[in-house]
Amino acid sequence: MSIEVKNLIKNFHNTEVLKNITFQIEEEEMTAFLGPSGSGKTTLLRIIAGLEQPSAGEIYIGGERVDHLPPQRRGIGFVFQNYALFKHMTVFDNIAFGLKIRKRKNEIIGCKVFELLEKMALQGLENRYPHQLSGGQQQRVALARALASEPKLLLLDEPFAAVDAKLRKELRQWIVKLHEEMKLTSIFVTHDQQEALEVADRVAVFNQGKLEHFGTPREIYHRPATPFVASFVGDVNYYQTKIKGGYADVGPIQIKAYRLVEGSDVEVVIRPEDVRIEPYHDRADLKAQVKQTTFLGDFFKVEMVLTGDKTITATVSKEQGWVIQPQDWVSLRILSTKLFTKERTPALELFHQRRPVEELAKTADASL
Ligand SMILES: Nc1ncnc2c1ncn2[C@@H]1O[C@H](COP(=O)(O)OP(=O)(O)OP(=O)(O)O)[C@@H](O)[C@H]1O
Repeated sequence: MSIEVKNLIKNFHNTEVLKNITFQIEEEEMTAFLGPSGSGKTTLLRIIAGLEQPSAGEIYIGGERVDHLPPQRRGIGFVFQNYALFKHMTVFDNIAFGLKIRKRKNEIIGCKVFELLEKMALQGLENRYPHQLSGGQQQRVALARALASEPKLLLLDEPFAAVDAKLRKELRQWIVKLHEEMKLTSIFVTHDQQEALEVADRVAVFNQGKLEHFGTPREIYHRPATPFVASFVGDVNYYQTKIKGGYADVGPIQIKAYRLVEGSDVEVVIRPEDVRIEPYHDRADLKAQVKQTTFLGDFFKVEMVLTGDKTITATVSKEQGWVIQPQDWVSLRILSTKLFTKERTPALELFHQRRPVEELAKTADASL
């Protein structure tokens, strides 16, 4: 079932916690709501589920307007972060709960519950109580319970928050498998960017109640709509500067900025993996001195100071990282940069929408 949210606003008392949110989720898509604590992810999920009322706006599920419908008439399965299983009920009764309320026949309930127990690898645990299960098993029972009434949509609020890293990975794989097998449309809330990029077809990035970017993991990583998105979904070198002589001026790094107004403010983002470290040579456009290297398992992080005192970080392979030492002088090549500006002139419509422009970094010889 597709989901459409149009111009949605939510106020709590006098605070606007969701600011004019509009997006569309296609059928069978898995979407992550990603953002820092307090950015409005859970509130939006609860509004879609019908557990909270919007202050304004419209919600459509499968093309039908649902914002006036109670939760039980929206065809949604919901899993909360703290499992919320009924403690006094067995696994079987927990999973059967929704079907019993809907007064399904006992043999139909039995078939459905055993089918789900098998799907979730919970066979043989049907007579246990929640306290007799591991965290991962409890979470799978919660999922089975949400899926028992065959929802059109599955909404998951930080479903992996309460389990350790290894189990978290296993549960993620479970959800992806289920999502594909059952042809569900699902949304899950997370503040873990790795999880969002790994699991979701598309990611909605929220910041202070605003939807900053809605796109595929590749889009939000490589073409982030705002500096916030760039820094939330990966590491960045971030500089605030101005346009001088047609270039964004980051000291020795001068980035050709087409069509930007002289003197206007720009934000420059350079990903550490886009900074190439090369052996030092005198005639290099860009030179830096290594301050510190940090071994991070698969790669090294190298912090450097550019001529003129600006700092820059690069990530390099293990092989290269082992030979780079603090105090070494190196040459740098920047493979890609992103510029963001808030300028509002007709010629800058593209930038007015705060879309990034990737331009090759150019180093002006004169500045060295
Ligand atoms: N019932 C409520 N009454 C008043 N304010 C609320 C209520 N629920 C949420 N808020 C506020 O709305 C904002 C968004 O909260 P929300 O829980 O949606 O954020 P979140 O992104 O899900 O955060 P987290 O990752 O910490 O769960 C926060 O400032 C929060 O304090």
